[in-house]
Amino acid sequence: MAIISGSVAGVLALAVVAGALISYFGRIQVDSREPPVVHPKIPFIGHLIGMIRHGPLYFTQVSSKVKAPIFTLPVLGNRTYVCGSPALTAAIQRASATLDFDELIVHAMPRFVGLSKEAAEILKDPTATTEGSRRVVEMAHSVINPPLQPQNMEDLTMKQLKNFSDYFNGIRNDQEFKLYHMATRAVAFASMDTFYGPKNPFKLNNDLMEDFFVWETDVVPYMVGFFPSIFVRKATQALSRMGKSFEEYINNGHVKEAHALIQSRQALHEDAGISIPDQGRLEVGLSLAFNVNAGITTFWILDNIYSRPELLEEIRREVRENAITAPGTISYAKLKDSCHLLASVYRETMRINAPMNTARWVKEDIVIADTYLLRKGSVVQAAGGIMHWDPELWGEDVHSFNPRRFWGTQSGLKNPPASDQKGEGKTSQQVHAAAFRAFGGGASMCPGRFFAQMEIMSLVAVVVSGFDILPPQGKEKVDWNPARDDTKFPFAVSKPVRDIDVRFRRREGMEDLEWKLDL
Ligand code: HEM
Repeated sequence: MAIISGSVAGVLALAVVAGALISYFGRIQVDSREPPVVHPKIPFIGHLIGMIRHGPLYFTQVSSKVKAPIFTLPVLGNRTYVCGSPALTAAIQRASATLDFDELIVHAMPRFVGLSKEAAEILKDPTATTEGSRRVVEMAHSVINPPLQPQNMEDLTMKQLKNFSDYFNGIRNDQEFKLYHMATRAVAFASMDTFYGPKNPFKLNNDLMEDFFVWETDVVPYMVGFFPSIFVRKATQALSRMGKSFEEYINNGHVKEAHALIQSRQALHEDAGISIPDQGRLEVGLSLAFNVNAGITTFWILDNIYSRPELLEEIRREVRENAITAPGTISYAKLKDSCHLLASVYRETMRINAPMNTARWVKEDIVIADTYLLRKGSVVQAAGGIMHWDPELWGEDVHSFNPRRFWGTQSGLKNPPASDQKGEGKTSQQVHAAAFRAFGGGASMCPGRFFAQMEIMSLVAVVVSGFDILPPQGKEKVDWNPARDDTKFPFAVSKPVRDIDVRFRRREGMEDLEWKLDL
């Protein structure tokens, strides 16, 4: 159930706190042991305006002025702590009993999908703290996480890969697409089928897919909750239509054809006394985890590879020599274990495009790293935008795409080898493991990360192996490399400012090949 990325949860948490503290107009009292305070030029709301105007870049801008590993932003009468240091981030992650993700979710989820007051109370479950029972959000981890572990996800993997294979075998020669639209919809339709079964609401009514992306695009202003039915009307209506369709899906018993994970989750919500309309909205929330980030990442990787013809040739060769086990058959196990360049491109693309902030609720006063006091009732964020783009951590080429930065390493290299070398004999250093934030970290690190890697590497492998990507008819070239949209707080992976018009052509000699993505 808990599917709110840290960036959004962080912004939202501020709005939640604002609701309670809006009447408080004084300057916050800060203890000298708290991280250094950065007072905004406009008291009370200055930082909020900065975040809305500059998106994820705001923390980076403030950080470059403060030059402290963690700092305090007073916002709306409360404080948010922003951490740009991997070592402190690791300390924050270790303190997960006090610096809690679930508490944030309990506050954020009702605004995220527009739950009723009753459902919000059930999620809060005030008796849990006094009687020691487990809250629905905690129990949801036991339902969602185990099937997504690599050793358990064979059935989900096979289903998703079959859906992808069918999709690519169905592409007509010279079919034209908008690449971002294509990648995101291909992942979303496949995922809905894999998790929710053949009678999922999006299959029964294709228009809901566009509703989904309308809501997802405006989910942050929707969550802030300032008259959403007026100011974020389209997203509010789209969410309402999706919630109703999931409600019908549950009422019609289609959940019986869903994956066991969805069935157990529905039983959990039922047992907790959550009404069916609220259950429907909670499923919209979970769909966001399945549907969005893998597609956006696939888009960025294709853009990075196809805009560099030499890299495209290298990756084609790597996949051909290591992962094609029969004509048209690509093995994910082999992609993962033997295609080091593709794996490196995957992580480097996320370093640049997934500057996630992961937020935690401070349940009690706590001192981290024996130095910094964090006060109860605040939010602390590990700022991906600071860490992913910090030259001190990654080296001077931090803002350029280096396909070999993650060659043979999950954490990445400072001063990686130049693009035509494989890294032997270089003086590169390993980057701190906590600096890579795309999937968050610690106890609530994204449980879907193994599934996401499987999806993305397989999708990219079938496209590079099977297709040339050409300009649309009448155009001379493909307009690669759109800028990243840094104006909005992303859910995780940033979007491009524009789509790319392309034409897919089956590669010579492979015109009639049937593709099979395999385990
Ligand atoms: C490129 C793709 C993806 C990215 C970048 C991504 C990123 C994230 C991040 C940053 C978080 C928050 C972690 C934290 O605060 O420490 C998260 C949470 C979550 N993600 Fe993903 N994710 C991706 C794909 C997926 C997929 C495919 C699934 C499911 C199949 C999934 C399921 C979840 C769930 C259930 C949570 C909530 C965890 C909790 O409540 O503790 N994610 N994801």
